[in-house]
Amino acid sequence: MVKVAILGASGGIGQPLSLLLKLSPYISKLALYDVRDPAGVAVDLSHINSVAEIESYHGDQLGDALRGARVVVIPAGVPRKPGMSRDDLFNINAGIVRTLCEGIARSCPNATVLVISNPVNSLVPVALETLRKNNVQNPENRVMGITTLDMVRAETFLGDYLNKARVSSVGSKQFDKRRMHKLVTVIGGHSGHTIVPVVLLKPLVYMMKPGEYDRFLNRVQFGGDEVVKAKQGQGSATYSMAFAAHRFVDVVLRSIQRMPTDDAGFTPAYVQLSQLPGGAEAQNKLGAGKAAAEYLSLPVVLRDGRIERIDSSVLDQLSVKEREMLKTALPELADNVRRGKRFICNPAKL
Ligand SMILES: NC(=O)c1ccc[n+]([C@@H]2O[C@H](COP(=O)([O-])OP(=O)(O)OC[C@H]3O[C@@H](n4cnc5c(N)ncnc54)[C@H](O)[C@@H]3O)[C@@H](O)[C@H]2O)c1
Ligand SMILES: O=C(O)C[C@H](O)C(=O)O
Repeated sequence: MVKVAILGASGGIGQPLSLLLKLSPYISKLALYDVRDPAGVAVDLSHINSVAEIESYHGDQLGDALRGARVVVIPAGVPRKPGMSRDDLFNINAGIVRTLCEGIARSCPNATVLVISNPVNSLVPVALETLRKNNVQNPENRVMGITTLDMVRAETFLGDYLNKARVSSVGSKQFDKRRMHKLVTVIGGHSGHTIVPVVLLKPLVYMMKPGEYDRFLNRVQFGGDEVVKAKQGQGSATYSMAFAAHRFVDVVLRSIQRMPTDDAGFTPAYVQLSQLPGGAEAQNKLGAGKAAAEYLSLPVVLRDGRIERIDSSVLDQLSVKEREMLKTALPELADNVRRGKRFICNPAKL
């Protein structure tokens, strides 16, 4: 049983994520922190008779919120409005993530840090470089960007399509959408064309009607825009993101508790490949894009809340189309990573 801190707990994602994590059997203390006092959320949640004890912190109490935390989840930051890209959020959210990671370096340097704030592609490098700059040793094995929402979308959209089209020749009449992670995964980054859905059971692609596969890919890549548009200026995905973050945090907590997970070895996260076991192998498989693929979302194998190794076997299963999509993603990802690193390591060049 461990302490988990949520930074940005008063927000659109923070509140439902706090509710879901309050129900976790693996959390003894759940610390809610925000610049907007989450006291009301905390009192409300504290009436639920689940195991986790709720603590509430705001403003200059970041250190108290973080002390003793084994896992820190960061949904702090501004969301998009229609017409904005995730990159447009960089300046404000990079400053927020830097401040929070300086606090993590001081109060819980060994914690696993899970970044939700956008743009994930650039803010994971911001988080890692901030920790390094503040003398945290080997943070690369425990700083991850949460890309699970892309998986959740891919599983939902493919499952819906297969059920609607009555594609039943793989053994079951109705696809269970909760089991779709065996059939599809998502690698790359977390924005538009850097999001690369990979259908693991290739015959499914050939069973789809002409145009449907492309529509599926596009919807996963731009699912975030769909929500931003529908919310008409009131922000971006919150409930589906809280669900996705809870799913990923649960995998991390199970690895600490040595509990089995349903998707062991198939849990993609956006990480710095270059310094992790299995990372060089992944980079080699990426071939021409090697120099560009410093960070990527790939399945990670976790142990004790940390990345034990990268599992790059999915890269052996790519179709020509999926390989092309990854090739398109790599230069954009490299730019995103450069921007994040420069913000911390060489701000004069911004
Ligand atoms: N990774 C993903 O798949 C994914 C999905 C959806 C949204 N997001 C991103 O998550 C972020 C949050 O989205 P939201 O809808 O919850 O936004 P929101 O505005 O509803 O909530 C953000 C919260 O962060 C708080 N905050 C701001 N600065 C802070 C600081 N320095 N310390 C602590 N808290 C601070 C705000 O007070 C607010 O309560 C956005 O950047 C959004 O783009 C990522
Ligand atoms: O689209 C956004 O800005 C939020 C998030 O990254 C998403 O994919 O829903």
